[in-house]
Amino acid sequence: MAVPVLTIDGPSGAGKGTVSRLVAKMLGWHYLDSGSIYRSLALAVSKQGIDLADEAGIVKAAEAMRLEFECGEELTVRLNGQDITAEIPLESTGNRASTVAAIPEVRRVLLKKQRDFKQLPGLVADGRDMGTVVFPEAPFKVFLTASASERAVRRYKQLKEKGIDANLVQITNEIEERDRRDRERATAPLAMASDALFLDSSDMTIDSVVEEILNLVRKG
Ligand SMILES: Nc1ncnc2c1ncn2[C@@H]1O[C@H](COP(=O)(O)OP(=O)(O)O)[C@@H](O)[C@H]1O
Ligand SMILES: Nc1ccn([C@@H]2O[C@H](COP(=O)(O)OP(=O)(O)O)[C@@H](O)[C@H]2O)c(=O)n1
Repeated sequence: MAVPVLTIDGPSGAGKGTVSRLVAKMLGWHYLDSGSIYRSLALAVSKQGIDLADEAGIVKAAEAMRLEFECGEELTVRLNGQDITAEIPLESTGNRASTVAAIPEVRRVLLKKQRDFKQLPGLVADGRDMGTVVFPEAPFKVFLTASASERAVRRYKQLKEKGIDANLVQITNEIEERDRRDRERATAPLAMASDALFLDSSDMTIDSVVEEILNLVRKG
């Protein structure tokens, strides 16, 4: 039986993770947070003292990386046996993730790890290239975005709520820089799949975004 896949791609702070988790829960499907895989690699690289310019070293770390995800109240992530959950959401981790994610060989190594999540009864996959590269055959695709200023405010509030020190001007600059890097890289850049539904969530509530996406899946 074919496994249905719903892909949700878009820039940082658009609401992909929040909406994907809710939709996956409502559908009873699995959830792939592909960004956390790149974030984990960024942490592996810094923990092992590998220079961000050392592409061969980063590829080796990607090949050797042992990741475990545990879905409880919050997603727990273990990297080579060590709990790295608290370090995953840091903006510094996201920024480094976007640098290691631009290396084509890294993306090739991580492709299988991501495709392995495609299991019955279905998968909601969140990232940058879910609908274009990792699951191009997916029957349901969404490109979720919001204005850069709205995304920066959302991320600022989210970090504050987590008790992480944050500065709005710095976050705005970093989000713009990360978007640029993600859109301009040669391999699997952030781009909308031609068959995706475009949703701008700037003036939408989380519930209305979830509803639109569930409608797409229900229409079949
Ligand atoms: N439509 C929305 N309206 C207001 N806030 C939102 C909306 N969607 C998401 N958020 C909030 O924005 C923050 C970033 O969302 P997140 O799902 O982490 O984005 P992404 O995964 O795209 O980076 C979260 O705190 C989330 O609750
Ligand atoms: N499918 C994906 C997911 C993330 N990434 C990279 O990983 C970084 C962190 O992704 P994320 O989804 O956790 O970031 P946020 O949208 O939560 O800020 C992104 O800026 C991308 O560079 C990617 O290249 N491809």
